[in-house]
Amino acid sequence: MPKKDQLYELIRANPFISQQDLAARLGLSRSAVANYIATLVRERRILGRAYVLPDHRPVVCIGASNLDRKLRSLGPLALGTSNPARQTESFGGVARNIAENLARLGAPTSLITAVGPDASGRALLAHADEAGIDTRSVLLVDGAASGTYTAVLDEDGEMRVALADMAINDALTPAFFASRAPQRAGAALIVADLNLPHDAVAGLLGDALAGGVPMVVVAVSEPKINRLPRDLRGLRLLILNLGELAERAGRAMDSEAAIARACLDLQTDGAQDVIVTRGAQGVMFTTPDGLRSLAAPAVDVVDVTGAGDAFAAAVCWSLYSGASSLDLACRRGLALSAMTIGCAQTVCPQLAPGLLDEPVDSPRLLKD
Ligand SMILES: Nc1ncnc2c1ncn2[C@@H]1O[C@H](COP(=O)(O)OP(=O)(O)OP(=O)(O)O)[C@@H](O)[C@H]1O
Ligand SMILES: O=c1[nH]cc([C@@H]2O[C@H](CO)[C@@H](O)[C@H]2O)c(=O)[nH]1
Repeated sequence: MPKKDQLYELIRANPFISQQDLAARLGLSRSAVANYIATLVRERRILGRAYVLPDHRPVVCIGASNLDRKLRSLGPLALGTSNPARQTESFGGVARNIAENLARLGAPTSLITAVGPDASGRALLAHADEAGIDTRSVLLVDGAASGTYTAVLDEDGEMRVALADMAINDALTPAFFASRAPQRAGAALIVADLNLPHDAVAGLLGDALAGGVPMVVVAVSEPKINRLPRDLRGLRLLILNLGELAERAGRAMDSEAAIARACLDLQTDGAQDVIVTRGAQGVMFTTPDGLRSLAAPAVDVVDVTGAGDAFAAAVCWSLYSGASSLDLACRRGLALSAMTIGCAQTVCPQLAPGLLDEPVDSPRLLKD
C-alpha cells in the first residue's frame, strides 16, 4: 500500500495519533507526514483536526458484534427431532446491541469490536455507520469469520437454547486495546461486555482505576462469567443476571439474602455498584443502605432477545446523561427492556432521542 494510504489507515484507526507517531511508524520525516496530511485534506479524505470537548465525549462500547439467527418454533418445541420453524437474521452482539440502543437514543456512541473481512462483517459495519455509531476503532481481523449467534426460541418467543461462535473476539487482546488508548481516554463512559478475553477486561479495569473514565461491565452468559476478573477495583457498575451471579458466587441464589450476600462479595472485590436482573421478576440493585428491588412491568412477550442489552443501554444512558441515581437508571432500564420485549427486533425500532427523558412510567415507553 502506498505510504499516503498507510498513513490514512493509521489516522482512521486512531484519529488522535500524533504526527511524530505517524512519522516513526511509517519511517518518514515529520515534514513528509505533514505533506501527506495536507494532500489528504485537499482530497477531502480528512476534513480537519478537531479538539474533543467534554460535552461531546462519547460512550465507548467494547465487546462483541454478531450476526444473529433466530429460529422460532411454529409449535411446541420437541428436543431430539426436527421442528418446523421460521428464521430471521439480524445484527447482534451484546456491546453492539448496547451501542445501537444508545445511538438511537441520541448519545454520541463509538464501538470497539472485531469483525472479519466477510459479508457479515461488512454488513455489521455498514449498519452501525447508518445507526450513527462511530466504527473507526473497529478491528478488522484478517482470515477470521465474524461472530455468529444462533438462538432457538419456542413458540412463545422464549429462548430455549443458543449457540455462539465467537472465536474472533480472542483478537481483542490487551495489546490491541493499548492501540485504542486515546479513544478510550476520550470517553465519557466505557461499557464493556464479557465476550472479551479475561486479560482484556482486567486491563480495561486497570485503566479505569488509573485514568478515571467510569466503566460499566455487562455480563453475557453463565459460561463467560469466568472472564470477569476477581479484582474488580475500578469498576463503577456490574450488570449481570441471576444465573451469572450464581456462577460467580459458586452457590445457588435461592433467597434475597443469598443475592444480597453475593452482591456484597462483588463490592468487596472492588465493584462500586451491582445490578442483578431477574427476568420477569425485575431487578435488584445496591444502595448505601443495602439491596433494593424494582418489579418489571407486565408485558406481552413478543421476543425476549435483547431485553438485557436494552436494560443495560438505558442504565448507561441514564448515567451518561448525568443522573447518578441507580434507582432512576433501573426504572429507565425496566421501561426500555419492556419495550424491547414487545418488539420482534433485538433493538426496538421505535427508539428515538428524548424517549428516556419522559417520565419513566410513560405509556409510550411501555406500549407502542
Ligand atoms: N418475561 C419477561 N417479562 C417481563 N420483563 C422481562 C421478561 N424477561 C426479561 N424482562 C426484563 O428484561 C430485563 C433483563 O432480563 P434478564 O434478567 O432475562 O436479563 P438477560 O438474561 O441479560 O437478558 P437477555 O440475555 O435475554 O437479553 C429484566 O430485568 C426485565 O426487566
Ligand atoms: O456469548 C454470547 N452469546 C450471545 C450474545 C449476543 O446476545 C444478544 C442477545 O442478548 C444477541 O444479539 C447475541 O448476539 C453475545 O454477545 N455473546
